[in-house]
Amino acid sequence: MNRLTLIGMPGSGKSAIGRVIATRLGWRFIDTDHCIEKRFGKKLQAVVDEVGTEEFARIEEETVLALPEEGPVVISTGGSVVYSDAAMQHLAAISTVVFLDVPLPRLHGRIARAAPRGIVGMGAGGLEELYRNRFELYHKYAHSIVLLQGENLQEAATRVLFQCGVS
Ligand SMILES: Nc1ncnc2c1ncn2[C@@H]1O[C@H](COP(=O)(O)OP(=O)(O)O)[C@@H](O)[C@H]1O
Ligand SMILES: O=C(O)C1=C[C@@H](OP(=O)(O)O)[C@@H](O)[C@H](O)C1
Ligand SMILES: [Mg+2]
Repeated sequence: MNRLTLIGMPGSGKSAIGRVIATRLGWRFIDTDHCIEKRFGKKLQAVVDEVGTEEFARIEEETVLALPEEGPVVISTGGSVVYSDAAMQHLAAISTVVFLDVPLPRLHGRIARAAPRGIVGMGAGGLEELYRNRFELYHKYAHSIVLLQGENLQEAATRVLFQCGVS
């Protein structure tokens, strides 16, 4: 197995851990948010502001369906990708899908520190409600679930690879 997709909440480390894994193994690294930034020539937040979250979710699906289907790769997705069954079926067909499960308190801190970004489906109930709504979806589509509680990026990458049987 030489193709991994990381899914999970915003701030769970998909982009940062994905890059560490790809660098360590010499695999290609694709971040679907970066693909969207490249296509539109602007930062992700500017794209979301311009098109709205509903259209953003459609663009995200389109981006996933256009991903290369061969070659060693780590694919880091945006947290909202699980709202698209078509995108998730595709990712499951072309890679091993790993849910990075990071407890809410840790996510809170990371999201508060990060630059603002449009979160799909964010309502009055905030991150807690979003987590509850998405949790089932992340579980539904994951081949493997990695619980991350205090590991740094290198340790987290090692955990993911160990759990997926990549050495
Ligand atoms: N396990 C970790 N240890 C330390 N910092 C982390 C860890 N995971 C993520 N981060 C940091 O949290 C922030 C959000 O991570 P990011 O990879 O962008 O998450 P995502 O792509 O899932 O939204 C970044 O600054 C990243 O370096
Ligand atoms: O969860 C979400 O709704 C989103 C997560 C973001 O990516 P990360 O999960 O990499 O932060 C980005 O795709 C967009 O802002 C929407
Ligand atoms: Mg990311």
